[in-house]
Amino acid sequence: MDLTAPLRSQASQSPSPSHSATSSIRKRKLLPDDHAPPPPPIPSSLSDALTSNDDLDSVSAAAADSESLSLSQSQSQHVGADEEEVEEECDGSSMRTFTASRLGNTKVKTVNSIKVEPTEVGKDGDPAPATGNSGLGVVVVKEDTVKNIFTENIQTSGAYSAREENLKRETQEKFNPASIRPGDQVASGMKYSHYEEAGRLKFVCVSNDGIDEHMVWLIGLKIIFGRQLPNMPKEYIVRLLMDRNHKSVMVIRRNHVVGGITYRPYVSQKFGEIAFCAITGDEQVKGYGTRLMNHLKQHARDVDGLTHFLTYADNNAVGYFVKQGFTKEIHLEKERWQGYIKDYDGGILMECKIDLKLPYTDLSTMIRRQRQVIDEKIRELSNCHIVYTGIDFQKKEAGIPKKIINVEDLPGLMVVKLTIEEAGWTPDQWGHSRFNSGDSASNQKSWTAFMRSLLKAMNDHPDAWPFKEPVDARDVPDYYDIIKDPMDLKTMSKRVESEQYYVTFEMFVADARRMFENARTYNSPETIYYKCASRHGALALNWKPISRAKFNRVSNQVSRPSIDILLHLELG
Ligand SMILES: CC(=O)SCCNC(=O)CCNC(=O)[C@H](O)C(C)(C)COP(=O)(O)OP(=O)(O)OC[C@H]1O[C@@H](n2cnc3c(N)ncnc32)[C@H](O)[C@@H]1OP(=O)(O)O
Repeated sequence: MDLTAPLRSQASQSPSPSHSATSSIRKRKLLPDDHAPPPPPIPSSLSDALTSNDDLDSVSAAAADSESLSLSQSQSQHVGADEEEVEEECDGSSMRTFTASRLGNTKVKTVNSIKVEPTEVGKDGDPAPATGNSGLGVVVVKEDTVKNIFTENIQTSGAYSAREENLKRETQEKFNPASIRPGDQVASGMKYSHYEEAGRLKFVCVSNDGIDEHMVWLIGLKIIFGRQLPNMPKEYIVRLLMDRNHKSVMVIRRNHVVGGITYRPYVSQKFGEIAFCAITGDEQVKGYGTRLMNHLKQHARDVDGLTHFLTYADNNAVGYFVKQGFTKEIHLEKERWQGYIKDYDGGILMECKIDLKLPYTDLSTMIRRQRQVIDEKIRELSNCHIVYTGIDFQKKEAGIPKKIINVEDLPGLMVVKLTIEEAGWTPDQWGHSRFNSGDSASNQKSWTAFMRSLLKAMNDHPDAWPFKEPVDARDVPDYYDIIKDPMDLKTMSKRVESEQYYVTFEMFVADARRMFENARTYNSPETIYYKCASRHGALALNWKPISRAKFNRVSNQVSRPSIDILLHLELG
């Protein structure tokens, strides 16, 4: 078989909407690989049938067309968009030879599409595992999981984990010793082959080993590559897919190929080259590509002994490869890969280091455990996970609660208080200038009197008139569209008289500032309102929180503290 890459053909393929690749094959060097295992024997009828792209097309097409190999319709599966291509490429003759000699009792039926059924059928009608597996991984996931990929678990585990978790949740993993062949590099305890129990989604890694089922899958993958990589000559795709130095990791749903990655492991160099990677058009961006790549990495590490992957990524697929851990920086020593891999024009060489330990096919469990550990640590260090019942009161006018609640009685606040006290703080230090601590009754009276005085002074100011009442929406219809947090002297007065609202001086100052700032936000500078706010607010806008000591000085020494005195205190 001639494996030399052809020059890129710009021929007849029409671009897929999801793939506008411009890559082209410039040259391809396939060095002799002394380490590659000898290919398994292949019956002459099949090897004859697989020497050209046309033959393969006819094999797949005839499989689609073969009425004689019928199967119950209920078990038939559609290939979707690939159907047309199959029909186009059908010539039938090679397939008859192929089916007669190779498929034996494999049953195939189509209704305008390829329908595939394995040689054995499970008790509930689901496909049973292939016993002639090449020793490569088969992992099965229940199909129902696919529709939930994006919808469940996102809150708790993050989107990536949710997708992985949902695919994995339904997996019925069982070790299938029959699938391991002598000589396979399977680490002890590794579960390399899993088979379907109730699920219908499986991940397999196969090569051109002459096994009927694998050949049908490879043909299915070839059709997907042909569609999704329209600038790749079909002959070239077929050659690599059928080259026995290449392997293909595939995702198979109900025995129908959803997508796959074809790669060549250079075992002696410990790296692999990804030649093709694609998911069928209507199943893209559902998480299959990621799961597939994770299976590939685990397989390549544990079975092939690889440490790196290289690939020429099409420009439009660079984002996908980046998300799979590929980088444009190549760290692998040149002598390990140069001359081994094919060069592609228009593609970007990318590298991925395969981690020695990561459980690639079970990343979601690892991420979940990491989250658990971090969560437990946070719980150890803080109480932020405790949710207290809310406060049972309704807001009244001016934001004054109907029911008076001591701040210390608020659920959860004692926890904060304890923490603060343990840290050496005293209640006096809560907030900057808390009014009602200590001998609260007399203090409160003083603070109320003080704020009342301030409000009186503000009301008496010649520029106070625009601020005495709330703005009437009937006079200024759009006022409350623009000003979301209105304030006025009357509302402030109510808050002062409630003796509950302003528990710190900062709160009082904040209301005063907001009142003036609102006026300057809504009105333009040339208006009287703006000017009043600027003149009247000049003091309030400069107010700063005062210390308790300053307040004591004011309230003890000055019977009627005025804004001027306060200002003087502040400036002093
Ligand atoms: C070496 C080569 O073969 S290069 C050519 C690669 N193949 C193609 O371009 C063929 C057309 N495209 C496809 O077949 C598929 O879209 C693939 C193989 C590229 C990706 O498979 P998907 O199943 O779609 O990927 P999956 O759903 O796992 O997406 C994984 C992430 O990659 C992103 N992604 C998928 N495709 C692309 C893309 N072409 N560009 C940028 N980001 C992408 C997804 O949005 C997703 O991101 P998220 O994890 O933040 O949500």
